[in-house]
Amino acid sequence: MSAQREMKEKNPWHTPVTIIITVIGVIAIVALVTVGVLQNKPLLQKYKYGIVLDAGSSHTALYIYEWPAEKDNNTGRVEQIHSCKVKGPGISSYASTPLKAGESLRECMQEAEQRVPRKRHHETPLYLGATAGMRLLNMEDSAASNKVFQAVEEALQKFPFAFQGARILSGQEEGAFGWVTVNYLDDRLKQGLETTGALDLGGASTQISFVSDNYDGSESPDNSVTFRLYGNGYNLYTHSFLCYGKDQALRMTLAQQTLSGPRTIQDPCFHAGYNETKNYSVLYDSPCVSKRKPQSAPATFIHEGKGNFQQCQEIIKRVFNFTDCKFSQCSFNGVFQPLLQGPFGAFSAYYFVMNFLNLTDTSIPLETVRDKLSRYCATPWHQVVQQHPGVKVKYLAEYCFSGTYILTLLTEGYNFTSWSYPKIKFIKKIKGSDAGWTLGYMLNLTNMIPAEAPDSPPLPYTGYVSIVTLLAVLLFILFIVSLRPLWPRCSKQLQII
Ligand SMILES: Nc1ccn([C@@H]2O[C@H](COP(=O)(O)OP(=O)(O)OP(=O)(O)O)[C@@H](O)[C@H]2O)c(=O)n1
Ligand SMILES: [Ca+2]
Repeated sequence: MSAQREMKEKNPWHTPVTIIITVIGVIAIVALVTVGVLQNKPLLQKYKYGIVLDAGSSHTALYIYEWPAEKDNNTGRVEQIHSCKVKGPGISSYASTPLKAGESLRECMQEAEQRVPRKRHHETPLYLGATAGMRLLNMEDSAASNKVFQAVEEALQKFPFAFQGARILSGQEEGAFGWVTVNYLDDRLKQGLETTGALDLGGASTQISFVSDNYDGSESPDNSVTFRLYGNGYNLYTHSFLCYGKDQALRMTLAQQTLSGPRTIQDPCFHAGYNETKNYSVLYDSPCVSKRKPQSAPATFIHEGKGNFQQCQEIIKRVFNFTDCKFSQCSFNGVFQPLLQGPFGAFSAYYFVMNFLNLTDTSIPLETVRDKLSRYCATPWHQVVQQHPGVKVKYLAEYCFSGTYILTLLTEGYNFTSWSYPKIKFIKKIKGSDAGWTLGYMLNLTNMIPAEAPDSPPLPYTGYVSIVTLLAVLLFILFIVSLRPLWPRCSKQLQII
């Protein structure tokens, strides 16, 4: 007992001084780690916002994007948080009533006011980009197109956002920004991975954009767009075919069948039993077909369907020129196109149509796709209507044409083969954001993609915390070891017990 008491008295760990030193040491180390970790903790995220209005030929859509305020320069961080489809047609349809074009945007803009936090309103950039519908209106009647823009700008300025203007995108911009969007969302740009080509099918124009090893921009420089993104250089091939969006292509196909101004046409691209009286002046009211209007046509014609895929494809082919090409190789209409390369994402109407037709799976052999479409086109109209009660009749009537047009454009136009067709993915969204030109457009205008790879901290935050903790523990062990001179006595005393 007395030996035990003696040991307790002489044990250095039990002297008040060492206890105090140990406690202070432990407190100091805990404080060091806490301060270090808290000081370097990423700040509480604050978000910034951007709004883009896509004024397409068939409709306008509003997209709201969000990204962390501290990290504007990092890729993969901008996300679409909301989209709103404007009711009614595209702004180019308001050529004779421009004020209504502005009014039509109000509802979606009010939604945007609700979605973007109030204190961010004034610093949130708002862009409107118009595509092929306004390109055509501008060609047809530039005064009318200016009035539409004026009305739209006046309407948008009434909202509290930082309005950056409304303008027509060139076909090149539309194609290139669609490509940027797809590759940004897939995180391919920052990582320098092989890029995905972009196929966009609108109502009035269609775009193809991809990087090809055998295209450096020297042949047909008009099709070249160069980018330097995150330290990687890209030489992009892009082309926009005005009038080859699916609504204008349908007009051209109908024009092809009404050159002599008949009273009735039997259209293989529409289902048997479909029968509608249509107006010649409405059909030919577009620069894509206006020059071909038959001289002595009656006011109307009867549009009858006969549902034949093969024949439909034959008439569709006639709106393409496959013969003239002054380059080493062409897609169609004398437009240069290098060899197709890499995977492709096909969005907007490509997706709507192929999704409706249950043909988004591109592992289905092209032959089978043709057979399925052929059977669909041969389905009588009344049966099609019965089978799809929820679908708008106008859309429904056109899917046989649209599907046939898409296959023709891809295989005959762009030269996709049974080998390269499976490389296409029909997509609507990537990681929650719609595929389309709007995100790429905003990233470009806000300088959100740096030309060079951004500097990043040498360690991620978790790595930093682990190292600080490890160092602190090592310090503590060192401290214990530094008390070593006191150890022999201690162990001797332990032996006595
Ligand atoms: N569920 C849907 C939605 C749209 N469409 C059709 O898809 C086409 C193209 O739509 P979109 O990509 O939105 O074209 P826009 O952007 O309006 O046209 P553009 O890009 O040529 O200006 C239009 O014919 C539209 O009628 C469709 O078939 N099914
Ligand atoms: Ca579009």
